[in-house]
Amino acid sequence: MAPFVHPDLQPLVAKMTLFDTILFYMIHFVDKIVLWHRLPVLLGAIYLGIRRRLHNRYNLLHVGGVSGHNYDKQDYAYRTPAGTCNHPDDHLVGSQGTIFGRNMPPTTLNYGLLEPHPAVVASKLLARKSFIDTGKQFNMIACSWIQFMIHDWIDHLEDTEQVEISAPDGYSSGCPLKTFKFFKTKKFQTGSTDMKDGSVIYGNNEKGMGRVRTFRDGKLRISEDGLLEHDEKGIPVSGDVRNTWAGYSLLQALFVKEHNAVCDMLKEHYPDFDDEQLYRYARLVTSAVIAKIHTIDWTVELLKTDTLLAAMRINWYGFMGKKFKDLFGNIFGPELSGLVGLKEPRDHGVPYSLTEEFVSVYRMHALLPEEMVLRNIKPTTEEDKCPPILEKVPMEALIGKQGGKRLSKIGMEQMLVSMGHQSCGAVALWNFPTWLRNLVAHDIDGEDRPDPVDMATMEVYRDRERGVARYNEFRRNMLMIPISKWEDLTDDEEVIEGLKDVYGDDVEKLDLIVGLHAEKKIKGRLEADRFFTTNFNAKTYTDEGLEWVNNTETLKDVIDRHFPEMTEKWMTSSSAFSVWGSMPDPKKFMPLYLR
Ligand code: HEM
Repeated sequence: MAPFVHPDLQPLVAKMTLFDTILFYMIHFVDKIVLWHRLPVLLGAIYLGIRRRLHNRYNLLHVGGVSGHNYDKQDYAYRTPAGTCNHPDDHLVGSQGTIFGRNMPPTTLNYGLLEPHPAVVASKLLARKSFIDTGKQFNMIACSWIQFMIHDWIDHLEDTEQVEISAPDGYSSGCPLKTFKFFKTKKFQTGSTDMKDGSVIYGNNEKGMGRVRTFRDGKLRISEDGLLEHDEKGIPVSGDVRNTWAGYSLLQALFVKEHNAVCDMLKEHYPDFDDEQLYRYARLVTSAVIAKIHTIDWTVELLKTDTLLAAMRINWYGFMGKKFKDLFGNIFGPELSGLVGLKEPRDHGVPYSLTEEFVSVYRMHALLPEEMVLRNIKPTTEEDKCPPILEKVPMEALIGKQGGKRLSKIGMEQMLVSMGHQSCGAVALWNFPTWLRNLVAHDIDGEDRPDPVDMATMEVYRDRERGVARYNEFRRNMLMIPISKWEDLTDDEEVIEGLKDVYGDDVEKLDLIVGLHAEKKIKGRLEADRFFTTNFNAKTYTDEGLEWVNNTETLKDVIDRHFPEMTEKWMTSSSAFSVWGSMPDPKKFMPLYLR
């Protein structure tokens, strides 16, 4: 008789406590017989809760040391430039320049860096054949949003040594660049793994912060047309200026507006605050608004199931929900009252950092299309919520410096509405943007690099170079049942054929990025941050600031604040992250936990 626990998972289970072993049996049973997302909401949420507990205990590995010191929290009641002074006892935890953690040990497989050749994987499995979109579910605002978040959270540092990758014989026709060079990832690198602190608009250090501030009334620099200012070299004045495009700069500008609006509100209520106080409180409030939108709006739209809706709301508000939390605060701890407002940050015994594996699963460049569809927002009929198409602009024209110029001609409102109405790409095989395979990337100052790169090939190489587990090893380490044949991954014949062509029958060889793009999709960490836990209170945020965060639930709320008529006129969907012209989510009368 086959053992109950999959043999590959037995060594991991052997390390667990008795209680955790019992919990593991429960989720393993669900994994074996039924997919968790088909469970009723409450059971699904319990399944996810168990997984969260087990992953917190067994999948957070600390890499390197954090050698910061203790400090007086009263002296740092605000977010510092480099994200220091966030952990209550160690001033360096979660700051710029700390080492990436891991969710699992580096790969133990002995495949070579070029096995199979990354250019072959890219050409045969990733390269876009024709654009696959996400239907009505996710729009170009959602696509730009995740780039905006990624630039807030992570940043790998580079070595000074270069790698050169050349397409092997016979494949050069599938590769726009026959050969290209890029810098290796720094070995014992101190990549930056910031907290969710809004550094994408505020900057990561004193110099960057000084660049974006006006030093008047706490405000950040923004031009008259509502878009980012540019310096004499044409580089945007913002927190992170690398690999920007018009959609991403637009979100930076929207949240600069939000920051400045918070400053106005605070100044009205607290007229004695000086520039520095206004800036610090407004940064706290704006960063919390961004984190909240990411948790209960973007992620919910991405995953689009009742169970995930419940789970993400439980993360922020707790099982008892928003009304209860608004009335009583966080009195019952994380499960019942949510992670936000906890008495102490929780890092599960491991200093907070983002992980190498986290970076890898966010390799979602397939969200980017080949062209942006610009809409005419001066329509003829009042009722028409879907503005007519004006022009299709290739994405190349919207990236970097030329993209900044193009955006100022288009204007913020037209771009926002157009992005709202356009579906973004699906995370699927054969959907990697063609233009990203011959890309002039930017250096840290936003300047063009001398050598163009093939991003699809490079992404395969990067995961291997950083020792990230391949797909099946990743599954095992995440306590998931590994695949033993391609049919376990997908029932799409074409995909199976493509995988066999590149990897033969060796499912262990499958690269993580390819596996994640190929697998069947289901249909549709805040708690370590003291500004979302111990210090999520009126003393740190001000009464009015906390009220602002509590009253902002979605990106639509932010858009409505800055463009009062826009969504009324142009949006029928329930979320600003779905295609705006789509029908709103149907009203469900059954309470969420009973679905
Ligand atoms: C115009 C749009 C974009 C451009 C030009 C761009 C370009 C780049 C470049 C040049 C890199 C560095 C590659 C390396 O050296 O390894 C990178 C990394 C990355 N990008 Fe994008 N990207 C864009 C949009 C996006 C979007 C929409 C996502 C969605 C999730 C995304 C996710 C990532 C991730 C996860 C990394 C790895 C970061 C790291 O290794 O530290 N990017 N991108």
